[in-house]
Amino acid sequence: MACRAARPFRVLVDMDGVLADFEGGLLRGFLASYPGDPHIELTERRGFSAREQYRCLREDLGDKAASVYESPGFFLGLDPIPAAIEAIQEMVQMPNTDVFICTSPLRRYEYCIPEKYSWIEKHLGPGFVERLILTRDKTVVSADLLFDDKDVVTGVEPNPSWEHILFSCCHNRHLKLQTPQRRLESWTDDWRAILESKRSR
Ligand SMILES: Nc1ccn([C@H]2C[C@H](O)[C@@H](COP(=O)(O)O)O2)c(=O)n1
Ligand SMILES: [Mg+2]
Repeated sequence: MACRAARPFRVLVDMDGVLADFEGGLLRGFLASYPGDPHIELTERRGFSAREQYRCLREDLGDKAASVYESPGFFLGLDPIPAAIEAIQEMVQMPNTDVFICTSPLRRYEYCIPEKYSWIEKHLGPGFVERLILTRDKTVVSADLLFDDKDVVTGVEPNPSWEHILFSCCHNRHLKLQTPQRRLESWTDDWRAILESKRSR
């Protein structure tokens, strides 16, 4: 019987909150569009859904927050998360390592989807566009690691193949992780050690 060669180590990197500063862009856009309304400072953000937290602050603010990130130009205009571009450019050069950007589009995808492609081309170059996976369910994508700022990543697959590394973001910083879950504080934190520890398991 023929042996199957081991596939390269595979890493999924989320986009919003991990490569692109969704939360910073939302606050900036909200302040510009609704200057007279109350807003949520990044230090006060709790929970993945900004829309929900704004809605709890005042009923009409949830839709106002959503109107910011559903607007044309929002996703393309997001700043890169500090050191993210350098980290993923280095990761993709690592031997025996396949890197993909795995991101969930908004349900209102009209601007979000093309702008995610354009953002990658703008910040990482046209070759990186080949690495983009758009899915509302990351559990069905097979990989060894997933770097993602969402505290709980669920979907139809109850046992995803990847280990979820929680990437720190304003909305999840206060969360205490259950062992053995791991966290990456930032792209200046030791992401290489996480890859190597997983690779050698
Ligand atoms: N704090 C956040 C971050 C992202 N979203 C939205 C925007 C994107 O369409 C989608 C991205 O999800 P991800 O792939 O980063 O899990 O979710 C949000 O509503 N609140
Ligand atoms: Mg995210």
